Amino acid sequence: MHDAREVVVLRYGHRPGRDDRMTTHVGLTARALGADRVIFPDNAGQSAETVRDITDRFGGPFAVELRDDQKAIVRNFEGVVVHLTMYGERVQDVEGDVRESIQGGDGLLIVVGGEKVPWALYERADFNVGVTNQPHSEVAGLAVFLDRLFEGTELDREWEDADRRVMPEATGKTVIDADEERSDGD
Ligand SMILES: C[S@@+](CC[C@H](N)C(=O)[O-])C[C@H]1O[C@@H](n2cnc3c(N)ncnc32)[C@H](O)[C@@H]1O
Repeated sequence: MHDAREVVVLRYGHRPGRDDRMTTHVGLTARALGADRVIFPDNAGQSAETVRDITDRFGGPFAVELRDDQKAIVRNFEGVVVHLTMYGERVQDVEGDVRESIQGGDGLLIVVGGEKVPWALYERADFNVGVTNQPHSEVAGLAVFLDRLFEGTELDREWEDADRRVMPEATGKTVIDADEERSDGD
């Protein structure tokens, strides 16, 4: 779909109960819009289960990991680190530099926060990127950033090993069972 190496999304911080839906939506958005993997804090097990379940049903490849060492993940990542923050440089000004920096490299880690993130993250990040410099949400910021990164090519992605597929249509809600689709093709 694109030339870049692995694109990983890190959800930095999670408050069980309060952040459950947001963390789940970070994972679903990462999957739907072309990332290869999401890393959740290890107290976000319910969100991980939901994203895995969607991947099982609607296809992949897409990996979900639970880790307790978020600081170390960022510190030790060998590729390029992008931190999405309303205080960052404008996405439209740096998207080309980010694409260039990951060509042939060790991949890209995109970090999104929930509550306050440590200052060390701003310092470690190769790019602090704002999707507008207005406060909004990690889900919206991630969606726009991924679409800019992939220049829209992620919208044409094919999904592997899906049990079901949604038929795009002007009106109606048709979901095709992959087994039926395969037997129709025989
Ligand atoms: C509730 S917001 C916290 C806002 C925070 N003061 C900040 O640094 O962006 C949670 C997360 O949403 C993301 N976010 C919010 N507004 C953003 C923006 N304009 N551009 C990029 N990311 C944004 C950031 O990843 C942030 O950590």
